[in-house]
Amino acid sequence: MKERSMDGKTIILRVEIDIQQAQFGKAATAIETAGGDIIAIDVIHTDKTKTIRDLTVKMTEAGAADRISSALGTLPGIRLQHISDRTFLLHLGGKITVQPKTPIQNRDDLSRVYTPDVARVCQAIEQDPSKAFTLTIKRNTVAVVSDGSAVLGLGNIGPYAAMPVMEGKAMLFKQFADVDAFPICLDTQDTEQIIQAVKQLAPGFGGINLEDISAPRCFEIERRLREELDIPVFHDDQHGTAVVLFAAMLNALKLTGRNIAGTRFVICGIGAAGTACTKMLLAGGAKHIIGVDREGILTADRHYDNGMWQWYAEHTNAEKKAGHLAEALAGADVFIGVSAGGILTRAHVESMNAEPIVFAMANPEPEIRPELVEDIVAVFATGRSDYPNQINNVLCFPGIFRGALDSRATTVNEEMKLAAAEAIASVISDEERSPMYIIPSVFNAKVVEEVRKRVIQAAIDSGVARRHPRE
Ligand SMILES: NC(=O)C1=CN([C@@H]2O[C@H](COP(=O)(O)OP(=O)(O)OC[C@H]3O[C@@H](n4cnc5c(N)ncnc54)[C@H](O)[C@@H]3O)[C@@H](O)[C@H]2O)C=CC1
Ligand SMILES: CC(=O)C(=O)O
Ligand SMILES: [Mg+2]
Repeated sequence: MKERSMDGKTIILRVEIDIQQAQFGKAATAIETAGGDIIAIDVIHTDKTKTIRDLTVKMTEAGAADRISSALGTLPGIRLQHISDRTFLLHLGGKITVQPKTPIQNRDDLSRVYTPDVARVCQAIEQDPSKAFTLTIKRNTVAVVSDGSAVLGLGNIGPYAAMPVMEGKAMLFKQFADVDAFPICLDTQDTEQIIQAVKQLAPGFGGINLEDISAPRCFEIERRLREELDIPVFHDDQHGTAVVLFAAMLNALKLTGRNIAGTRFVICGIGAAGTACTKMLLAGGAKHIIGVDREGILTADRHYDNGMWQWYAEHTNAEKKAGHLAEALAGADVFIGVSAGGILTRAHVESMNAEPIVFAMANPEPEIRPELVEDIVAVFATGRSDYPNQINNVLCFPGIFRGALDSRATTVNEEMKLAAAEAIASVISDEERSPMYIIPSVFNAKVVEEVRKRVIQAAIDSGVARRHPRE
């Protein structure tokens, strides 16, 4: 755990040096020999006997944090008080806060924001509940709801451990789209209890982002909430992923001169993300899709207890291919991985058609590392930020919710998802498109604005908008 959180990152060492016994240079040499690069020094305290400094150290080699710690421990007069990972420091006390829009400076302000004057506003909403959108935070709020059952690639780590991801997501909502999102981690993994909890907290929210809830429960939870609530309910691991995948795929297909109907797709990992990616490709015109999970290729020749797999088998693999990943991939054009790290080999990719497209999207470890096949693939994408072509749902959810909130949409429908995918793909011009650039950066400001605009138009055209924003 320590290794995973610290290697290749920056740490801060608080070092106490006894002035009579040791010099700072000794500590610096020990750190550098152990694989650390000192990039900043802050003096925290100094007196006649000792000095305390914070050293910001970039680790240049795997395992450096442990080696630095042991090396400093052997130096007389030098004491390592503590070692902090900058990522952990950033999480101290959580990552978000709630702030009032106006200060309360006197009794008059107090009586307006709270009792007695607030009562008139309450009564106005009581008479016309739609006023909740204009007179409360509802117009701009999204609940990011998880039960901690399928967090990133970490699995079922529970609601407390899921909080940092949901807080991070709330930050992204705010920074990229000025949406006020709240992390809500529920201490239950019971489908019905989750549905009831989300329904009960919905009055304060304009939208619900379900996150990291494992399949197949996520399908039922989302279906029921979509039916029973009049605000958008969007399971981001399904639809956000599918939208961004589809955007990247549009550009990859253009680059390799393929049309979607004639392209042979293999999707590995038929869970939340894999199912939604498949549905989006089918809606976009794909005709040849084969799904593979742990038990092999999904085929209509078999019966599955998992209802979603049964649906999947009946709507894909028209040729009824059987076998495992190797059989599915022979003669395929595209591999899409939303399964687990390291399961794809170079031999698999060699068995695909010429100019294969490989999207290895499992987090944090992709199905195959790009360096193993970069000489034989036409286009490669992962879910990681340290390689080109990062397919991550952050390209979708801020803009799609911004558009849904601004148009006060009752739902996010297929038309809005397709509009979002086309918007993301369109940010890359014909001249810019290349194997290293099929999907824009999350920091490209055009993404949210373009997605918002097209999503609003799609909401209006498909009749789910309750408001037509002016601009
Ligand atoms: N890059 C991105 O934007 C996103 C990436 N992901 C990643 O995709 C992966 C799946 O996420 P979810 O669909 O939410 O999880 P999930 O748990 O709903 O589905 C994963 C599926 O993969 C299957 N699987 C696992 N190991 C396999 C193997 N060796 N061979 C074949 N199938 C295998 C599982 O049986 C399961 O059906 C995770 O690593 C997640 O981090 C998920 C959402 C977005
Ligand atoms: C990116 C994301 O939502 C996931 O890996 O679960
Ligand atoms: Mg997720």
